[in-house]
Amino acid sequence: MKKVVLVTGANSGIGLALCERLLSQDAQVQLCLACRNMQRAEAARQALLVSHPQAQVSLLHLDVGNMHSVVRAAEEFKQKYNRLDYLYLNAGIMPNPRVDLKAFYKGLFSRNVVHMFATAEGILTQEDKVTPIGLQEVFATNLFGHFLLVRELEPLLCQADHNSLVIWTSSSNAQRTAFSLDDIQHQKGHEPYSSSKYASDLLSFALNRRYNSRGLYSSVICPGLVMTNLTYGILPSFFWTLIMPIMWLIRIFTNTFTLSPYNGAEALFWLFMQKPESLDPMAKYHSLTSGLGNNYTQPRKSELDQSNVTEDTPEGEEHPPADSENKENEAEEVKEEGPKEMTLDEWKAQQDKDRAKVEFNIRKANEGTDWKKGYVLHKSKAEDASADDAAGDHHFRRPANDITSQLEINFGDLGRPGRGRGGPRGGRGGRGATATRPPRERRPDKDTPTIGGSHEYSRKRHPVEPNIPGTEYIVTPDSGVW
Ligand SMILES: NC(=O)C1=CN([C@@H]2O[C@H](COP(=O)(O)OP(=O)(O)OC[C@H]3O[C@@H](n4cnc5c(N)ncnc54)[C@H](OP(=O)(O)O)[C@@H]3O)[C@@H](O)[C@H]2O)C=CC1
Ligand SMILES: CC(C)CCC[C@@H](C)[C@H]1CC[C@H]2C3=C(CC[C@]12C)[C@@]1(C)CCC(=O)C[C@@H]1CC3
Repeated sequence: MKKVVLVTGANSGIGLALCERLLSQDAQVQLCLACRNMQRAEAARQALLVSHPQAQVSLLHLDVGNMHSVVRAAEEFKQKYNRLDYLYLNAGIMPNPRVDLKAFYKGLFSRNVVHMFATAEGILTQEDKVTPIGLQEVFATNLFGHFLLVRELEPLLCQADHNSLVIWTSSSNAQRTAFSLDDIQHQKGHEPYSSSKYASDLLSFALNRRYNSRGLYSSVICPGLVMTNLTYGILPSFFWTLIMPIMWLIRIFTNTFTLSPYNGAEALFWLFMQKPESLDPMAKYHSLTSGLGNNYTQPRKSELDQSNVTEDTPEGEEHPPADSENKENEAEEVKEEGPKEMTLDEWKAQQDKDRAKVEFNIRKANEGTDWKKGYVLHKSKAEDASADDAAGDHHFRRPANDITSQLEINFGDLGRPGRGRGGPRGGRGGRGATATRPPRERRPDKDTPTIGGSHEYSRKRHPVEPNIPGTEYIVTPDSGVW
């Protein structure tokens, strides 16, 4: 069966490099480039066809920051394809970036210098703006549009006869400190990029909890520091030319300076060759390049999952590489001490206890009582159907004090006609029967220690004028502490 792959933001940088690599690996793959600018998309298609004249490459018009466009693109895609194996959520923006020179020089002479170069934590700010429907542009593009795309493509992603993988291009710049449920789209701060990437990490975990039982898996990757349009926008071009030799020098000391889009696409490419069900829902897969220029992929603990880490481990020293030369190998992960394993029943009990604390809802308007406190993200013409968010959906074992256990995302329901309650399209019962599916087995070396965080969550109202017909998704601050 030919694999169908959809890549957002495929016309340049890491997305385009990924497409090139996918075609080199599998000439049969059916590739769909989802881009906002069709001229640039066509240019990318032509470039791919030069090296792979027989390749099946189609274009899809998608402005991922525009919810109308997302719904339209998903409809068009569903008309054209009857399956989707890999959905790469790669499009991303970092508008008006600025390097805080003071913080940079301070960092330069601190013991966190390597960390600063690897993550840009605390030295990179952006100026965001508001979209016509009242969302913050960075969150709309990097997060909400992609989430909506997953939801709209659910019938293709959740099929009984094969598993599918959704892959988020996150960043080492995804920082927990930049994300707050008090200011969910990072309106007040100056690090919306970091915040949106952290939120995408969270959402990926939530998608795993919700969808693994239906054959949809979600992973997060981190491409390292790659020279693309996005990074070239950070400093004037003459400056980049000036510091390029230094960048290459730094690469000897930190394997996260992958620099070329080809190298940055390593983890995206590596995931294409893995079985989705073999991946760790809590890991972040990093593209890394050694000083000698060898690429490899390494799963690392996500920032979500290391709030109990007091000292930063130097980049690249935690895990042995899951070398992409050895395609049969599953990703190896850190053997951390102190994980708390529990049975499914114990875990559910823990969930019930935690559920009182947090409610972070993305749901349909009119569901529940507090809907006026929400953001309307999207409406579509679909009919109502009952929500299916039973705790039984969560089927893999998780550490007891995992922060994500305190995150409750109500996914609402698109209420597709002809579908059973939460089941796959066409009434195929297999994956819909979540309660009967056993907890996912962990490999003995897959444990990661975790601890919950807590942010005060205020009940603020963020009104917007949605003006999109059909079903509404609403994000509501419902209750409690997170
Ligand atoms: N470069 C780096 O060091 C790192 C990058 N990343 C992430 O990698 C991803 C790819 O970025 P990168 O290749 O570096 O940068 P590029 O700017 O080269 O690529 C970004 C792609 O996203 C597209 N895009 C942006 N906004 C939209 C939109 N609203 N709708 C559809 N497509 C859109 C761009 O299209 P267009 O050409 O029309 O602008 C472009 O194709 C991003 O998510 C970025 O955050 C993460 C960590 C590090
Ligand atoms: C002022 C100069 C002498 C040196 C500035 C260096 C910075 C421009 C870079 C240091 C760390 C880099 C980095 C990124 C961009 C460029 C740096 C800030 C990213 C933020 C690019 C996008 C990402 O998602 C992660 C990268 C982390 C590291």
